[in-house]
Amino acid sequence: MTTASPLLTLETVSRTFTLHLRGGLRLPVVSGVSFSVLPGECVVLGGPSGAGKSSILKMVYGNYRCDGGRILLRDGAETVDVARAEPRRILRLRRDVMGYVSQFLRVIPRVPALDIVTEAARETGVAAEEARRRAERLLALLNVPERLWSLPPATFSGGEQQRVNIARGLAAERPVLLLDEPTASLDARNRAVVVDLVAEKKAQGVAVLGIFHDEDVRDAVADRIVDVTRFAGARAA
Ligand SMILES: Nc1ncnc2c1ncn2[C@@H]1O[C@H](COP(=O)(O)OP(=O)(O)OP(=O)(O)O)[C@@H](O)[C@H]1O
Repeated sequence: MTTASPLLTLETVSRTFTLHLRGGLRLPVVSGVSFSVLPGECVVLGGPSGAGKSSILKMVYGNYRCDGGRILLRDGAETVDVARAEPRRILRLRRDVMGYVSQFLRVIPRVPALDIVTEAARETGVAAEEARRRAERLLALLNVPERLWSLPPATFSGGEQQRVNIARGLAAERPVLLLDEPTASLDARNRAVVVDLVAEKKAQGVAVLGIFHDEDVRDAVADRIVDVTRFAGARAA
């Protein structure tokens, strides 16, 4: 079931980078960023390279500090402002509320691919057997050959690693999902799988906020595109 109240709301969020190695040069990237994402909705950040799409996603995930504004994330009955939350609170939000899938796989060395994905599902409280079943399903859907499942992904091809990464990101059950170009180097067949998996998440009521450079993927998953150039920092500074 979906409800009308957003899971994620950005209110007049701004960020300026200060380049200390360039004599403190200030680079206003975004300002006045305001939008929200409903349960079951996929909002895609649009705009040219350098517009600030990744920076917005990183602020939502708590990787980048906000200079101003609020990032309101619903955690059950509570609403938390990520922009002001303590680091420990942000870690809890990452465990329970928001998942993040980038285009790169960063994992502990020597852990087999299947365990990486199973463990991701376990993190959100899925029972061991179900987590394993889910991991196997995702790896199979994403065309990761079964002979690789028991191996650590360090030696996998770039595309294989990326698909393990997507399986890991989607195995968990969190109400908010942030996708930072997860399909960047996938072939058409696997891009289509990701489109289906995002649709599955939406049907489960997950609020998805993503960046997709591939226009076909973007058009297939987006309910709404938020053009980030509207929030260009330089204009508003
Ligand atoms: N940590 C940082 N320090 C300094 N400048 C940064 C930092 N992160 C991003 N920027 C700058 O902010 C601007 C926006 O970058 P961002 O990666 O958010 O853009 P983007 O829209 O996601 O671009 P792309 O589509 O190319 O990934 C760029 O000019 C970039 O150089």
